[in-house]
Amino acid sequence: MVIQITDLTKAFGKTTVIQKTSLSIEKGEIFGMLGPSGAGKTTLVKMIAGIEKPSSGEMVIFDQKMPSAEPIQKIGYMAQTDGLYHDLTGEENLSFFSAMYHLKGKKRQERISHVLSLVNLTEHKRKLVRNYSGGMMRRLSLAVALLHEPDLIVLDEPTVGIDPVLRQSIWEELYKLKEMGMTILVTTHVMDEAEKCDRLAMMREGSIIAVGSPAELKKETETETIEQAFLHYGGGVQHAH
Ligand SMILES: Nc1ncnc2c1ncn2[C@@H]1O[C@H](COP(=O)(O)OP(=O)(O)OP(=O)(O)O)[C@@H](O)[C@H]1O
Repeated sequence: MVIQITDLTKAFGKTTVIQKTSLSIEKGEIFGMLGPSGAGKTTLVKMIAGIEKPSSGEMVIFDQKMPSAEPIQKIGYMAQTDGLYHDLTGEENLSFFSAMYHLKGKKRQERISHVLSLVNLTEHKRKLVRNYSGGMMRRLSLAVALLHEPDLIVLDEPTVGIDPVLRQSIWEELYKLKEMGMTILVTTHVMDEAEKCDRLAMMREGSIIAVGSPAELKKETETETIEQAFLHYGGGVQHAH
Protein backbone atom coordinates (compact mmCIF):
# COMPACT_ATOMS: atom_id res chain seq x y z
CA MET A 1 0.00 0.00 0.00
CA VAL A 2 1.38 3.42 -0.93
CA ILE A 3 -1.14 5.57 0.95
CA GLN A 4 -3.19 4.59 3.95
CA ILE A 5 -5.38 7.22 5.54
CA THR A 6 -7.47 6.58 8.64
CA ASP A 7 -10.06 8.94 10.09
CA LEU A 8 -8.32 11.98 8.69
CA THR A 9 -9.97 15.36 9.27
CA LYS A 10 -9.06 18.93 8.42
CA ALA A 11 -10.55 22.09 9.83
CA PHE A 12 -9.76 25.71 9.06
CA GLY A 13 -10.78 27.55 12.21
CA LYS A 14 -14.25 26.34 13.08
CA THR A 15 -15.00 25.01 9.60
CA THR A 16 -14.34 21.33 8.98
CA VAL A 17 -13.52 20.89 5.30
CA ILE A 18 -12.50 17.21 5.44
CA GLN A 19 -14.81 15.03 7.50
CA LYS A 20 -13.43 11.79 9.02
CA THR A 21 -11.99 10.15 5.92
CA SER A 22 -10.31 6.78 5.37
CA LEU A 23 -8.72 5.64 2.12
CA SER A 24 -6.08 3.24 0.78
CA ILE A 25 -4.22 3.60 -2.49
CA GLU A 26 -2.05 0.85 -3.96
CA LYS A 27 1.21 0.99 -5.87
CA GLY A 28 0.81 1.59 -9.59
CA GLU A 29 -2.75 2.89 -9.41
CA ILE A 30 -4.04 5.95 -11.19
CA PHE A 31 -6.37 7.10 -8.47
CA GLY A 32 -8.82 9.93 -9.16
CA MET A 33 -10.47 12.29 -6.70
CA LEU A 34 -13.68 13.52 -8.28
CA GLY A 35 -16.03 16.13 -6.93
CA PRO A 36 -17.52 19.57 -7.42
CA SER A 37 -15.61 22.73 -6.61
CA GLY A 38 -15.20 23.12 -2.86
CA ALA A 39 -15.68 19.40 -2.11
CA GLY A 40 -12.24 19.25 -0.50
CA LYS A 41 -10.16 17.55 -3.19
CA THR A 42 -7.28 20.02 -3.04
CA THR A 43 -7.20 20.01 0.75
CA LEU A 44 -7.07 16.21 0.86
CA VAL A 45 -4.30 15.87 -1.73
CA LYS A 46 -2.31 18.68 -0.11
CA MET A 47 -2.32 16.72 3.15
CA ILE A 48 -1.06 13.66 1.28
CA ALA A 49 1.66 15.72 -0.43
CA GLY A 50 2.72 17.03 3.00
CA ILE A 51 1.79 20.64 2.29
CA GLU A 52 -1.21 20.88 4.59
CA LYS A 53 -1.27 19.43 8.11
CA PRO A 54 -4.22 17.21 9.13
CA SER A 55 -6.27 18.30 12.15
CA SER A 56 -6.68 14.69 13.32
CA GLY A 57 -6.38 11.12 12.10
CA GLU A 58 -3.55 9.01 10.80
CA MET A 59 -1.72 8.97 7.51
CA VAL A 60 0.83 6.30 6.49
CA ILE A 61 2.73 6.85 3.25
CA PHE A 62 5.29 4.31 1.98
CA ASP A 63 4.96 2.51 5.31
CA GLN A 64 5.96 5.58 7.30
CA LYS A 65 3.70 7.37 9.68
CA MET A 66 3.36 11.02 8.69
CA PRO A 67 4.66 13.60 9.26
CA SER A 68 8.04 12.20 8.23
CA ALA A 69 10.71 13.57 5.91
CA GLU A 70 11.54 10.34 4.09
CA PRO A 71 8.24 9.72 2.24
CA ILE A 72 7.99 13.39 1.31
CA GLN A 73 11.11 12.99 -0.83
CA LYS A 74 9.34 10.26 -2.79
CA ILE A 75 6.40 12.52 -3.66
CA GLY A 76 6.10 14.87 -6.64
CA TYR A 77 3.39 17.50 -6.38
CA MET A 78 1.85 19.56 -9.16
CA ALA A 79 -0.30 22.36 -7.78
CA GLN A 80 -3.33 23.90 -9.47
CA THR A 81 -1.51 27.17 -10.12
CA ASP A 82 1.93 26.77 -11.55
CA GLY A 83 5.04 27.90 -9.71
CA LEU A 84 7.02 28.44 -12.91
CA TYR A 85 9.29 31.39 -13.64
CA HIS A 86 7.87 32.96 -16.75
CA ASP A 87 10.99 35.00 -17.58
CA LEU A 88 13.15 31.88 -17.70
CA THR A 89 13.21 29.22 -20.40
CA GLY A 90 11.72 25.79 -19.79
CA GLU A 91 15.19 24.35 -19.36
CA GLU A 92 16.23 27.11 -16.94
CA ASN A 93 13.14 26.44 -14.85
CA LEU A 94 14.10 22.78 -14.62
CA SER A 95 17.67 23.75 -13.66
CA PHE A 96 16.35 25.99 -10.92
CA PHE A 97 14.10 23.29 -9.46
CA SER A 98 16.88 20.67 -9.79
CA ALA A 99 18.99 22.79 -7.47
CA MET A 100 16.13 22.77 -4.98
CA TYR A 101 16.05 18.99 -5.15
CA HIS A 102 19.87 18.95 -4.72
CA LEU A 103 20.42 17.31 -8.09
CA LYS A 104 23.92 18.03 -9.34
CA GLY A 105 26.24 17.66 -12.33
CA LYS A 106 25.66 14.83 -14.76
CA LYS A 107 22.66 13.49 -12.85
CA ARG A 108 20.99 16.89 -13.09
CA GLN A 109 21.53 17.03 -16.87
CA GLU A 110 20.23 13.50 -17.27
CA ARG A 111 17.07 14.16 -15.27
CA ILE A 112 16.36 17.41 -17.11
CA SER A 113 16.68 15.76 -20.54
CA HIS A 114 14.62 12.81 -19.40
CA VAL A 115 11.66 14.80 -18.04
CA LEU A 116 11.73 17.18 -21.00
CA SER A 117 11.37 14.29 -23.41
CA LEU A 118 8.74 12.61 -21.24
CA VAL A 119 6.45 15.63 -21.57
CA ASN A 120 7.45 16.32 -25.20
CA LEU A 121 9.04 19.69 -24.55
CA THR A 122 12.61 18.99 -25.69
CA GLU A 123 12.29 21.11 -28.82
CA HIS A 124 10.82 24.00 -26.84
CA LYS A 125 13.31 23.96 -23.97
CA ARG A 126 15.03 27.19 -25.01
CA LYS A 127 11.81 29.21 -25.26
CA LEU A 128 10.82 31.58 -22.48
CA VAL A 129 7.97 30.12 -20.47
CA ARG A 130 5.98 33.30 -20.97
CA ASN A 131 5.78 32.34 -24.65
CA TYR A 132 4.53 28.84 -23.84
CA SER A 133 0.89 27.86 -24.42
CA GLY A 134 -1.22 26.93 -21.40
CA GLY A 135 -0.79 23.26 -22.22
CA MET A 136 2.99 23.57 -22.48
CA MET A 137 3.09 25.27 -19.07
CA ARG A 138 1.05 22.46 -17.52
CA ARG A 139 3.41 19.92 -19.12
CA LEU A 140 6.44 21.80 -17.79
CA SER A 141 4.88 21.82 -14.29
CA LEU A 142 4.47 18.07 -14.64
CA ALA A 143 8.14 17.78 -15.64
CA VAL A 144 9.14 19.77 -12.53
CA ALA A 145 7.09 17.44 -10.33
CA LEU A 146 8.88 14.44 -11.89
CA LEU A 147 12.46 15.75 -11.67
CA HIS A 148 13.49 13.95 -8.48
CA GLU A 149 12.11 10.56 -9.63
CA PRO A 150 9.19 10.40 -7.22
CA ASP A 151 7.39 7.08 -6.60
CA LEU A 152 4.11 8.91 -6.01
CA ILE A 153 2.90 11.86 -8.00
CA VAL A 154 0.06 14.07 -6.81
CA LEU A 155 -1.55 16.20 -9.50
CA ASP A 156 -4.16 18.82 -8.69
CA GLU A 157 -6.32 19.29 -11.79
CA PRO A 158 -3.45 18.80 -14.22
CA THR A 159 -5.57 19.47 -17.28
CA VAL A 160 -7.73 22.38 -16.16
CA GLY A 161 -8.16 24.94 -18.94
CA ILE A 162 -6.49 22.65 -21.47
CA ASP A 163 -8.01 21.69 -24.80
CA PRO A 164 -9.01 18.06 -25.43
CA VAL A 165 -6.00 17.26 -27.64
CA LEU A 166 -3.49 18.41 -25.02
CA ARG A 167 -5.54 16.82 -22.29
CA GLN A 168 -5.17 13.55 -24.14
CA SER A 169 -1.41 14.03 -24.37
CA ILE A 170 -1.13 14.62 -20.61
CA TRP A 171 -3.11 11.44 -20.00
CA GLU A 172 -0.74 9.57 -22.29
CA GLU A 173 2.13 10.81 -20.08
CA LEU A 174 0.28 9.58 -17.00
CA TYR A 175 -0.20 6.10 -18.50
CA LYS A 176 3.52 6.01 -19.34
CA LEU A 177 4.39 6.86 -15.73
CA LYS A 178 2.02 4.19 -14.45
CA GLU A 179 3.77 1.66 -16.70
CA MET A 180 7.02 2.73 -15.05
CA GLY A 181 5.54 1.72 -11.68
CA MET A 182 4.57 5.12 -10.41
CA THR A 183 1.48 5.69 -8.29
CA ILE A 184 -0.61 8.62 -9.48
CA LEU A 185 -3.16 10.60 -7.51
CA VAL A 186 -5.09 13.08 -9.60
CA THR A 187 -7.96 15.46 -8.84
CA THR A 188 -10.50 16.40 -11.45
CA HIS A 189 -14.02 17.62 -11.84
CA VAL A 190 -14.18 16.50 -15.43
CA MET A 191 -16.23 13.35 -15.84
CA ASP A 192 -14.48 11.95 -18.92
CA GLU A 193 -11.16 12.10 -17.07
CA ALA A 194 -12.63 10.20 -14.17
CA GLU A 195 -13.32 7.34 -16.61
CA LYS A 196 -9.58 7.08 -17.30
CA CYS A 197 -8.65 6.31 -13.66
CA ASP A 198 -8.16 2.79 -12.28
CA ARG A 199 -10.14 3.76 -9.19
CA LEU A 200 -12.04 6.82 -8.11
CA ALA A 201 -13.10 8.45 -4.89
CA MET A 202 -16.19 10.58 -5.30
CA MET A 203 -16.10 13.53 -2.92
CA ARG A 204 -18.82 15.80 -1.73
CA GLU A 205 -18.80 18.37 1.07
CA GLY A 206 -15.61 17.05 2.64
CA SER A 207 -16.56 13.37 2.56
CA ILE A 208 -15.79 10.48 0.27
CA ILE A 209 -19.21 9.20 -0.75
CA ALA A 210 -18.06 6.25 -2.89
CA VAL A 211 -14.84 4.49 -3.95
CA GLY A 212 -14.33 2.01 -6.77
CA SER A 213 -13.30 1.50 -10.37
CA PRO A 214 -15.40 3.44 -12.89
CA ALA A 215 -16.99 0.11 -13.95
CA GLU A 216 -17.77 -0.86 -10.34
CA LEU A 217 -19.32 2.51 -9.55
CA LYS A 218 -21.51 2.35 -12.63
CA LYS A 219 -22.51 -1.25 -11.93
CA GLU A 220 -23.30 -0.54 -8.30
CA THR A 221 -25.55 2.38 -9.20
CA GLU A 222 -26.94 0.73 -12.34
CA THR A 223 -25.95 3.74 -14.40
CA GLU A 224 -24.15 4.15 -17.69
CA THR A 225 -21.90 7.11 -17.01
CA ILE A 226 -19.75 8.31 -14.12
CA GLU A 227 -21.81 11.47 -14.08
CA GLN A 228 -25.00 9.48 -13.50
CA ALA A 229 -23.26 7.36 -10.86
CA PHE A 230 -22.13 10.51 -9.09
CA LEU A 231 -25.68 11.89 -9.17
CA HIS A 232 -26.95 8.60 -7.81
CA TYR A 233 -24.66 8.98 -4.79
CA GLY A 234 -25.97 12.48 -4.29
CA GLY A 235 -23.07 14.41 -5.83
CA GLY A 236 -23.25 17.67 -7.73
CA VAL A 237 -22.31 17.91 -11.38
CA GLN A 238 -19.90 20.03 -13.32
CA HIS A 239 -19.41 19.73 -17.01
CA ALA A 240 -16.10 19.74 -18.83
CA HIS A 241 -15.14 23.20 -19.96
N1 LIG B 1 -6.62 27.96 3.71
C1 LIG B 1 -7.95 27.86 3.83
N2 LIG B 1 -8.62 28.54 4.78
C2 LIG B 1 -9.95 28.42 4.92
N3 LIG B 1 -10.73 27.64 4.16
C3 LIG B 1 -10.13 26.94 3.20
C4 LIG B 1 -8.72 27.00 2.97
N4 LIG B 1 -8.40 26.18 1.95
C5 LIG B 1 -9.58 25.64 1.54
N5 LIG B 1 -10.61 26.08 2.29
C6 LIG B 1 -12.03 25.68 2.14
O1 LIG B 1 -12.09 24.29 2.12
C7 LIG B 1 -13.13 23.84 1.25
C8 LIG B 1 -12.55 22.82 0.29
O2 LIG B 1 -11.67 23.48 -0.61
P1 LIG B 1 -10.78 22.70 -1.66
O3 LIG B 1 -9.92 23.68 -2.35
O4 LIG B 1 -10.11 21.56 -0.97
O5 LIG B 1 -11.90 22.13 -2.64
P2 LIG B 1 -11.75 21.47 -4.07
O6 LIG B 1 -12.64 20.30 -4.08
O7 LIG B 1 -10.31 21.22 -4.36
O8 LIG B 1 -12.30 22.60 -5.04
P3 LIG B 1 -11.80 23.03 -6.54
O9 LIG B 1 -12.31 21.97 -7.46
O10 LIG B 1 -12.48 24.34 -6.75
O11 LIG B 1 -10.32 23.13 -6.49
C9 LIG B 1 -13.69 25.08 0.59
O12 LIG B 1 -14.88 25.43 1.24
C10 LIG B 1 -12.61 26.12 0.81
O13 LIG B 1 -13.18 27.41 0.90
